[in-house]
Amino acid sequence: MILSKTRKSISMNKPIYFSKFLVTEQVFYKSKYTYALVNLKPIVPGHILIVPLRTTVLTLSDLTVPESQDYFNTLQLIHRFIKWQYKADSINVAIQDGPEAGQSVPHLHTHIIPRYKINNVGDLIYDKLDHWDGNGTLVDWQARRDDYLGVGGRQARKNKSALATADGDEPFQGPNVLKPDSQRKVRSLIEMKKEVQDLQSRLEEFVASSPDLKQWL
Ligand SMILES: Nc1ncnc2c1ncn2[C@@H]1O[C@H](COP(=O)(O)OP(=O)(O)OP(=O)(O)OC[C@H]2O[C@@H](n3cnc4c(N)ncnc43)[C@H](O)[C@@H]2O)[C@@H](O)[C@H]1O
Ligand SMILES: [Mn+2]
Repeated sequence: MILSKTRKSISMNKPIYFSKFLVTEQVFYKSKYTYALVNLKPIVPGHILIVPLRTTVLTLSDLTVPESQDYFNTLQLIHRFIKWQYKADSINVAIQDGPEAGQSVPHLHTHIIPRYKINNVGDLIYDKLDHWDGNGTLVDWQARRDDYLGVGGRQARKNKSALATADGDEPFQGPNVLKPDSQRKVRSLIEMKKEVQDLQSRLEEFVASSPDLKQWL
């Protein structure tokens, strides 16, 4: 059991905090300086957080060099894992670093949010990116981007969201449609502990399935 030391270390060691919140039972992976946390109010299933164990790390630049390396190694492992586990087409990797950047919890954390071809709705922060003219290099990248922009980009998707059924079209439905804050529900500890157990066993399988992942442990 490659990760069994992780499982033991989470339960046996000292309590884990996310700022002032005691979250030990919501942690599904822990490395030397970092942990992965299931979200209290996920935007979509698989929305998790990568957090440094040291609660005095408010912002990215507070990490020491060893902490930064461990933080990014964990990000590399869990980003791959969540994409595999939730069969995501893309992943938002987001740090809201500082109150003016939208950070509401004063403890560094990186959001990992699974994204799918159909759920580009309601992500207000992506208006700007719609006009990004990056010269995608991946073979299917441009096709997917054209597809995304084809129906009028994010704005049109927003109109077609489950919230506002613009021009009578069938709105996007399903668990993977990004919800606005008003529709995000705070989950119970029982729900989150179940997700932790599921993710821990699946992460074990994932790491066992691809030897090259061990470099991020
Ligand atoms: N005790 C606890 N245990 C576990 N999780 C806890 C927790 N207390 C708070 N959180 C969790 O901590 C995060 C704080 O994020 P934050 O400090 O960056 O500030 P928030 O505004 O709360 O973050 P979110 O609204 O979750 O935004 C996350 C990312 O998704 C983006 N986003 C938000 N709503 C979106 C939407 N409808 N569409 C697309 N993107 C969206 C945001 O721009 C950002 O990049 C939240 O996700 C909260 O649920
Ligand atoms: Mn928010």
